[in-house]
Amino acid sequence: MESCDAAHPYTLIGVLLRPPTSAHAGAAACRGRFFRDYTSRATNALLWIALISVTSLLFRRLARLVRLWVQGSRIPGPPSNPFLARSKLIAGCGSLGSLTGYLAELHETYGPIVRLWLSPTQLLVSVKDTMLIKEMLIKAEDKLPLTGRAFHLAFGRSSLFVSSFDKVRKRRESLAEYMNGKLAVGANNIPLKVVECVMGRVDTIMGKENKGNEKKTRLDAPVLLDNATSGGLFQEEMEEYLISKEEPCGNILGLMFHGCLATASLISSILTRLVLHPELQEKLYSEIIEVREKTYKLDSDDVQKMNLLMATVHESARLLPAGPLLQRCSLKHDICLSSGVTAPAGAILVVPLQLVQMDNAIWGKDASQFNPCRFFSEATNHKGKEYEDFGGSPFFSEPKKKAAFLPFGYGTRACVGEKFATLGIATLIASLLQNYEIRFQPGLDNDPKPIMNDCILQLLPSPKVVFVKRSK
Ligand code: HEM
Repeated sequence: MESCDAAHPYTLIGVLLRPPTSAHAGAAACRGRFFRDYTSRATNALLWIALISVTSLLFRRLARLVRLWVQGSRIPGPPSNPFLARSKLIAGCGSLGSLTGYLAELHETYGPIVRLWLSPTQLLVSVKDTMLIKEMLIKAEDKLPLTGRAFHLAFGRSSLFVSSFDKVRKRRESLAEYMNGKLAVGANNIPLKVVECVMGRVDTIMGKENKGNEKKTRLDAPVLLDNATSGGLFQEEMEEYLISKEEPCGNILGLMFHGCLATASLISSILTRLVLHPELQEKLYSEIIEVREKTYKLDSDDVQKMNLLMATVHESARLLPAGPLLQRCSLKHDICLSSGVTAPAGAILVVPLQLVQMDNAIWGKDASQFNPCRFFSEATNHKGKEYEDFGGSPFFSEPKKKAAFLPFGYGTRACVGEKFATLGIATLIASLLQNYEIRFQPGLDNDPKPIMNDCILQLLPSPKVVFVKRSK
């Protein structure tokens, strides 16, 4: 009897091509055995391939992790075991009130760059030196992957807020071009529409309130933006730009979420500072009237001539940045800084904004005080100079201060809406101050503190302010 193993070629093709012969009584059984054998060998081969791939993936991950541990341990920081990191972090933040408080203490002890383990796989590197900050913010182009995923989950696909710089670059460029070009030049429409809308709302509320005999109106500062955003002013303009392209939902929601919250928080902070400093309000009023006497309609060119107003906006942004940290990461490459420290790929790089923007060594003893005049250097007589003359950024002559002023970030992932937001906010405040005095509603807690709320730093409790119509 012919053995089926010996007679037939041991390949699937061979078996399939082999013509059936009646001489082979056990052919069918033989074929069945062959197929079983063949299937089990193929399955084994696939399992081996899967095992080798998974093992090599795990080895690669492990190697990356070991590299992170080794390189992380070379960066100055508290002696800590990555596996005990979380409990140490919680204890540190708890005893010092916040992560910023904890980082302040670590920088004090370990210098301008410190590392902190958040978990065995998450290394945080905080940079406080202004020159190193600039270098880091230019070199590290990506953001923490979580940001991209969180945005993706909440708002759908977006090309504006993803972690990889390669993916965000094109959209950033076109948005910046649009916002600083068409949107800024074509019309001062948006800030002006917002102003008109807000003034209308203030007047409506005043109308209701004044049915009695009081010439005042009360307003929560954040309410100011409600009309502007719910009326869809900003939305309309952006939709026109984005709707025809891909990802309108993710991009528009992302912009609304970030842009509106950050803008509302800054407006609220400026109003709070103004009520706390009535003498500043009067100076601003004089500045506004001086410019308004020469112009028919207030636009962003006029607003840029109001140096004290622009300084007030910037000083408020300095004392209350949108968030406590600027955050970066380099997904693929290590970041070598000129100080000799190397931040490994995947590490979370942060700038503790409140520490840098309120550092006594940079800003002087009054660093935590509200003083818009600090924006006019002693050498510069700010009269006669315009905001634009300073390159659109605050009026610092000292490079250290310039580098330490980061409310809109810096470098490759800096805020695209900086100019748009600052001019819009300044126009709004100018129109409000021209028509109203802003005062605290008497009898309330008038000592708000910066607190994280809705992913953004805000002065809380939000003060109740009263708008008192100026007699013309
Ligand atoms: C007062 C208002 C605003 C503040 C304080 C603010 C602040 C910031 C900050 C701190 C960042 C991160 C920058 C960095 O990591 O270096 C940022 C990013 C960004 N901002 Fe703003 N922003 C404001 C308004 C706006 C507005 C109105 C828009 C656009 C409509 C806008 C668009 C963006 C975009 C697209 C990014 C992401 C950039 C990226 O990830 O590549 N922002 N903003």
